[in-house]
Amino acid sequence: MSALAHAPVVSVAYHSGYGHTAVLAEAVRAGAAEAGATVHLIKVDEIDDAQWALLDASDAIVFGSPTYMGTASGAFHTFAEATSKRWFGDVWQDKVAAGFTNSGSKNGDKSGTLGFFQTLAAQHAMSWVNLGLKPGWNTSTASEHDLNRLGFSAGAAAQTHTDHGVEDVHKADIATAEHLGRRVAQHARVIVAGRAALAA
Ligand SMILES: Cc1cc2nc3c(=O)[nH]c(=O)nc-3n(C[C@H](O)[C@H](O)[C@H](O)COP(=O)(O)O)c2cc1C
Repeated sequence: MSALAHAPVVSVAYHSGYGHTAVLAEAVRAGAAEAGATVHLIKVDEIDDAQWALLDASDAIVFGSPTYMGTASGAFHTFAEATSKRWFGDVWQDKVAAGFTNSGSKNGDKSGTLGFFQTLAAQHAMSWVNLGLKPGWNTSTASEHDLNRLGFSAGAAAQTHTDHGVEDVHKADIATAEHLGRRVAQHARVIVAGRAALAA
């Protein structure tokens, strides 16, 4: 790697109404950190100017939200609308993007949330990184403890019963979110190193 390349900076920009999605955010953070990234966890419903600056300076932004009514939460949508200030100036262009969500039902229309994240990333001309895992738990010998047990491709998807606490977020879903964090950090590292090499 060129001496000019820095450790990739990954921000996790998320909302969690009742704490379940926050568990996944922490898992993405852990995975990205394990892969060598500097990671910032940012609650989008409390975001301040310094955190907006952290997002602007990040190599990758991972979007996270519970699925409410088949899409991201209202708080996340408020944040997404506020990113239009970045859109005007192409501030987030070519950053790596990815996403994760939790919902109460196994399917729960989580694709609506992940699809919204993909569109948001595309509007900013970011580069979407998918989950990169084959679906788990889909043969007679498979198990609910498989990575990507819910079989989503666009991002990390989790399911937690709505009457269960944050301690019951499924271990396989946490491991799947950790995988996404590692994958995002690895992609960001390649891009950071490539830019440094081109600039050298
Ligand atoms: C307003 C609202 C809408 C919801 N809509 C859905 C939904 O469309 N699909 C689903 O499976 N669960 C739905 N749920 C359940 C949430 O997805 C679940 O409680 C949430 O993911 C928990 O994550 P959190 O603790 O991070 O908020 C909804 C919950 C609320 C409060």
